[in-house]
Amino acid sequence: MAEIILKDVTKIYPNGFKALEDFSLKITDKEFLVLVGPSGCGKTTILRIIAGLEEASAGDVIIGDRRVNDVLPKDRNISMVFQNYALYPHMNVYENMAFSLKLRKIGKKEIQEKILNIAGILEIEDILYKKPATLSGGQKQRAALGRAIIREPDIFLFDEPLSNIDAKLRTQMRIELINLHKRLGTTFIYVTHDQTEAMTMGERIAVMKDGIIQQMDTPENIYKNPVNIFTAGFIGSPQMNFIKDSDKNIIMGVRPEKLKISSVEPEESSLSLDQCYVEAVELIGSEKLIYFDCNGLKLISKVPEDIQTIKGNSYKLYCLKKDIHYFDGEKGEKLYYEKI
Ligand SMILES: Nc1ncnc2c1ncn2[C@@H]1O[C@H](COP(=O)(O)OP(=O)(O)OP(=O)(O)O)[C@@H](O)[C@H]1O
Repeated sequence: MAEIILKDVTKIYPNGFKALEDFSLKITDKEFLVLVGPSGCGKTTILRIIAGLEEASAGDVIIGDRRVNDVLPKDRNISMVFQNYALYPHMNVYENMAFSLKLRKIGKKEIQEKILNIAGILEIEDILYKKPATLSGGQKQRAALGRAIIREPDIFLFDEPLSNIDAKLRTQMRIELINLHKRLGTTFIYVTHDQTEAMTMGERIAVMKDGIIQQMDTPENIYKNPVNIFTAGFIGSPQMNFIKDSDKNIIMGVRPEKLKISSVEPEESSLSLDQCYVEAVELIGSEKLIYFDCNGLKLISKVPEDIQTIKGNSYKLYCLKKDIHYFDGEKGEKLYYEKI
């Protein structure tokens, strides 16, 4: 059982910087949770506290049914995969994978069986006898995963493990990690600042800012129902459009795919903008991004690829009332219909 609970955790670094204050988080056993947020918001600090590499200044860290604040990292049964892979450079991949098992005095034959089994899963049989320096980014990543898996931990912690590999391989590795999670049936906590990674991988996402969780929910719920302007702007690519209504002191948010182009305004529309000039058009496969300038307000519309617009021409944009998110003009919190 690898449920993880952080309860009122505060982290003050030796230089006095408070990275977390009264931070609480519950991660369900076998869950795939993604912690996402901008650089410096405290994601790595949380992973390191769970792993035992940093000590919580206050609060409880509970794994399963025991408080582990005073348990050494090696006794927490956690594997961590880092951005820089952290493979031992003087050992080949086989030796890297065997290392933790040798420490546990597991026999040579059993070690070999385990390594070959995992090498098969990760398709790294052909690089087992190579040193890390001779491997590509993707191969190093797999080797690091192999080393993490072989320990059969209750919990995997991933700290931006895909940020050093190219876009195509990253997409493939995302799928492999999702499948690995299903196959292993262990708890995964995955840190990233990349919202696409968070959206595609997490069963739940915790969106963080300045050491505080802004929203924690399924990717779909966060996308459809962001609780504040930060989450609305952080999750979704391209970003949600924001339109300020100074009279009412509100900000309206419209997802690019909900901002339509039309010559006639439909009856149910509640927001329409005239004289929006096309500044640029970007084809992204079956869809297009159209960048508009509406009297200084920059807006992006995502439309099917066959919609024709001409750069420099002006169009009318509209959005249905049901597709508008309303936020408080100052605090940025979501406003519900009744309050407007
Ligand atoms: N050892 C340290 N001493 C002092 N401050 C630190 C230390 N480690 C991290 N911090 C600070 O704590 C805050 C959170 O850092 P952390 O590395 O957890 O953020 P992060 O969200 O993982 O960022 P990134 O995505 O850039 O890795 C940052 O402001 C950082 O500068």
